[in-house]
Amino acid sequence: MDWERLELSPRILAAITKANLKSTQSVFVVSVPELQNLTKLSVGDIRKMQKEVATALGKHEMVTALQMYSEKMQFPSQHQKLSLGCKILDSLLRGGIPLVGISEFAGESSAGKTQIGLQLCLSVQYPVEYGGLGAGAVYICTEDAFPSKRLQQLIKSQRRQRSDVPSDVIRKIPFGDNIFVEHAADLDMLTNCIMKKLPVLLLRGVVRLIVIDSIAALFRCEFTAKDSFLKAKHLQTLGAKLQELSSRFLTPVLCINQVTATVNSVQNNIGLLEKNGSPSLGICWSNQLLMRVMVTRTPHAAPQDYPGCVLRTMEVIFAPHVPCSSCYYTVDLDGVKGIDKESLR
Ligand SMILES: Nc1ncnc2c1ncn2[C@@H]1O[C@H](COP(=O)(O)OP(=O)(O)OP(=O)(O)O)[C@@H](O)[C@H]1O
Repeated sequence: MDWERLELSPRILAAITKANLKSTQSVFVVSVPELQNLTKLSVGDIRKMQKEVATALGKHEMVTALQMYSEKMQFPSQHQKLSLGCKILDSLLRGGIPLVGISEFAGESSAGKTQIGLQLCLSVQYPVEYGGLGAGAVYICTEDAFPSKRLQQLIKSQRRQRSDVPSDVIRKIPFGDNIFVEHAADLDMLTNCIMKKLPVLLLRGVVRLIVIDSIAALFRCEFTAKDSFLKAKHLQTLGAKLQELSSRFLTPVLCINQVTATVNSVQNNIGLLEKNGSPSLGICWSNQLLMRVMVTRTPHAAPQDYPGCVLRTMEVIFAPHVPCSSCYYTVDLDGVKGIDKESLR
């Protein structure tokens, strides 16, 4: 809170500035004699200062979840979501990806995680009325090279994929120019990118989506089992910074994660691995997430409307605004598409 917003006399405000008291909360942390010493004000003035700060802080009323839910207009950021660029997938996620927090898409190889990340990089560039945020994206690759050719394919097919958006709106968006690609080959590069480069781009307002593909790759090769404490510390630090950036700039963070095959005791006896595996990085990383979605390939072909495509499932494992639920989807030349349950009957 700013000192200027408090109803204090110019004499007291001048003394505060001279004493270099930056935070209003410091009047409760520093003792009265110390404050007197710093500001050269009387005890009466110090008490007045404390009373003003206490009154101003008390003005922040508690808000219940029900109020947030029912008074949509008053809490736009809690209700606004970033669309996945497909009505069926958006309806599974109650509108899309929440603006504040880390959302994870985890799944086996070829499940379509990168395709979802790329589609979101395009979707974020649409105006708000079409589910976007009117800004670009940062795509951080840790393992594979950025799939530029596939991105160009997706850009070319935006008119087909986004038939809900007028073609002159699509034509005006320079999709390829608004995606900032960063390659982080090791943990130091990833940390440097998150701590230093991302804040600069976000401050300029050119970016409203961060995609990390994938978060587990670097942790897998840099830490052995006996470094678990250090690994947890790094994960917490990165998670906390990403959350801070997300909430400060109302920017969704999408982390793509791999799965680790787990063996339970019964399956171990007969030598079988668990079917879909569990998301990598364990409980320490799971605690940093707002939402976790699992994507998997099924052995079945998609319905006739999607010739040659594989049927995939998208399942919400946890999220504050969505119950555990799932839907089918597929990936074709135009991008990621949810499949209407009716068409599977
Ligand atoms: N041009 C295309 N046309 C049709 N389908 C495509 C096209 N490009 C990619 N796909 C589909 O997307 C799948 C690859 O998806 P993606 O690269 O997102 O997997 P992933 O989950 O990120 O895997 P990994 O963890 O190995 O990176 C392919 O197997 C294919 O089914």
